Parts: sequence; C-alpha cells; structure tokens
Amino acid sequence: MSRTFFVGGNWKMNGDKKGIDEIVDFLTKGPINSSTEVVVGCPQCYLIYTREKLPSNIGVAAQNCYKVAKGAFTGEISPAMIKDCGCEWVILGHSERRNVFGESDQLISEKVGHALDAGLKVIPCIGEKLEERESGKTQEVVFKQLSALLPNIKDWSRVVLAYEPVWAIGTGKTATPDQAQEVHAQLRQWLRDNVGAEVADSTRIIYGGSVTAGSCQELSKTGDIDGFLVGGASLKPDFIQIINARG
Ligand SMILES: O=C(CO)COP(=O)(O)O
Repeated sequence: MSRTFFVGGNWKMNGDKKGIDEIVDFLTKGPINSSTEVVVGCPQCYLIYTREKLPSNIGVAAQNCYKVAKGAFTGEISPAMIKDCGCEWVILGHSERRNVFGESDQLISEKVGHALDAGLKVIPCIGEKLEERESGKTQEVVFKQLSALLPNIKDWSRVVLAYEPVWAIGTGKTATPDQAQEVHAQLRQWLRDNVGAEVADSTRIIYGGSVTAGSCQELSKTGDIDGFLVGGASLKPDFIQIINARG
C-alpha cells in the first residue's frame, strides 16, 4: 500500500506578517514535489492571512482548538471557526500542549473527536519524554496515548498520526532512523491489532523532532515513516528540501 508522503510545518508561536510573506514566497517558488502533501500549522490569528496568501496545493492547519463548536470558553477557537477561516486541518495534542499547558490524554481525545466530527483533518501528536525512553517505557507511553484517542476516531482517513519524541523536539537531537522506525512500526502494528489491517496500512505516521534538511532523507527511507512534522526548519527555505526528501 502506498501512502502519500506528508510533510507538515509547525510554526508554533513564531512569525509575523512579514515573516509569513517570506515563507509564502519560498513555498510558492518551491519547486515542491507534487506527490507530497504539504500542510503548515500557523498561529490562530494568522489563519486567514496565511490561507489567502498560500497556493491552494498547500494546506493550512491550526495548532490547537477546543472540543465544542461554540460557547463561553474565553481564548479558545473551535473547529467550525478554523473551517470558516478557510482551513481544513488542526494539530492536536502537541507535546507543548501536553507539557506546557497540561492537556490530558482524555481532553486531547475529545478534541480530536470533535474536530473530526466537525469535518477537519487532524494531526494528533504523541511521544515519550527522555526519562520514559531511558527507563524503557517508550512503547508503553505511546500506546497509552494512542489508546486514549481510539474511542473518538471513527474516520482514520482524515487522521495523520505524528510521533514526536519529546527529547527530540527543539533540541537538535533527531531520533536516528532506526529509533524512529522502531516506534513507527510498533504504532502501525498497534493499529493493525486494535483497529484493523486497512487502517494500519493506509494511515500516515509522520516523525517530528529536530528534522533538518540534513536528516530528512535517511529518515524518509525507512518503511514506516510517511513524512515529517517540522518545527524550526519549517520557517526557513530548507523546508523545501524536507518536503522533497523522497525525491
Ligand atoms: O515539535 C515539532 C513539530 O511539531 C518539532 O520541532 P523541531 O523541528 O523544532 O524540533
């Protein structure tokens, strides 16, 4: 089964209109391999600006949203609002949401369920911390995070699962291709055992954590890494090389 290579950029809380114009400029010039699906996650206040400036072959994601359509939830945005801004995607459960803002597996699962029900495509993120890896708990941790999502995912065709080991995010310590491939294969097997063969074969599992133009090619050659979620390097023209990692 061939899975379309997927490269997401997560701008996090970076950028301003001028910086976005520069990113739009290098993404527009490319050239971008037409067989790679590209999505950029931008700050909420720039969703409309970014959507209007980027070519239509590049998707735009919010970096978070709440679990209901509207109401008295000061500071939150809903999937309906993201769609109303012309965007189709949302990143949910990023490690910074989990670890800086204290989001639980349960809350993230409810957010994923509502975003899917509202018609968005979702990039849920999972990944272990350094101490969890060092104590041999990586598989246990990511399976627990994935299990929590399961009850709220009815349509896997609109899910791209991101494995982002926390120790690799923003640290310059990219997982080796073997380290990443090992977890991706375990996650795919988990999907096979707990959801079904078709979903396991077709769901994109992407890797995030200090991906660079230098590391992307080797990572992309492993069997179960179907793309990347890129932080820092997605703000620079190097992102084009990462998008084109599969050649
Ligand atoms: O968190 C990430 C993407 O969501 C990864 O960030 P870096 O690529 O900056 O390590």
